[in-house]
Amino acid sequence: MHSKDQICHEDYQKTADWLLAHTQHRPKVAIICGSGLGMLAEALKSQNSFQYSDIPGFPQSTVQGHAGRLVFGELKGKICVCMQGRFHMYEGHSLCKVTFPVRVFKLLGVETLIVTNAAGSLADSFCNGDIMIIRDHINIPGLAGLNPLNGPNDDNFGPRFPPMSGVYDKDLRRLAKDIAKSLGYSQFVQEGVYCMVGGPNFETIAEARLLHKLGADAVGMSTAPEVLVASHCGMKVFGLSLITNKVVKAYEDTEQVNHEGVLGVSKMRSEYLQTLVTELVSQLDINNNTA
Ligand SMILES: O=P(O)(O)O[C@@H]1C[C@H](O)[C@@H](CO)O1
Ligand code: HPA
Repeated sequence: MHSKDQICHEDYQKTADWLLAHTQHRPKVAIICGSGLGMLAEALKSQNSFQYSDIPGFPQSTVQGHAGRLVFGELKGKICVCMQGRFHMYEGHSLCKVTFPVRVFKLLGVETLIVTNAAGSLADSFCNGDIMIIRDHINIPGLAGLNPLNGPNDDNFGPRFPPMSGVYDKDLRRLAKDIAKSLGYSQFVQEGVYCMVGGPNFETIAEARLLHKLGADAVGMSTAPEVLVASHCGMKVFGLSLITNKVVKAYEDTEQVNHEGVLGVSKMRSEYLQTLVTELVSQLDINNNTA
């Protein structure tokens, strides 16, 4: 390790080697579970799971609704690794730490990253419990210079100046929409733009109005850093937001959002998200490797 906040290739490799030595699974797909969405990992068959605290170099989860377990297993015949709990900038982690697992996954052989999150809706067309296929994102901390790709570029992972247009894979988005239709989910699955803010506070009314005007349909406190790092190292990316609350945009509105409410809605609707992800994974065009 270089300095407190800098992570070198060797650090990612050490963690990847430890995992490769402790599981026979060789995942091609990684899934990051958002707040209250960890149940997704329960669907994996032939599981090997590890507490984050037992994995050398891994950061620790501190947020309620993020169990802090890495689960390897088979989902509809596809070997996956699933993070039951992610890391957020507001927990005090550097963005290198927040995205550490993504580069480890790359070294394990992962080719596709599926990100999920809980988010508040800014667009009036969304209801609580809806699922948003992420078409694109606005990364507010990133625009302000807080980027996990800051610092010396590791050319082993990707280029200094990675493009980000089309970062959420078009074919996977189309496939997800087709699957949603065939599952009868079309009424509550829509595509939209996710906006990342730093948190941990929820938005003021003026901020919510601003983000909506900027073109964001939903807002949350994660996802963009992991997506940047995954795309930088050549992974395909697909993302889903579960809409857990309406973001207050009117001064007459007295409703207040809180994390317990977010967890309640995500728990209630996570089954739909799980089914959508499971079907998508089952239709991914990948062959499993063996150890
Ligand atoms: O990890 P995600 O983005 O799903 O978590 C959301 C954003 C905050 O961490 C928390 C707020 O309730 O849920
Ligand atoms: N704002 C920011 N992050 C969130 C929200 C929200 O309204 N809901 C869930 N995560």
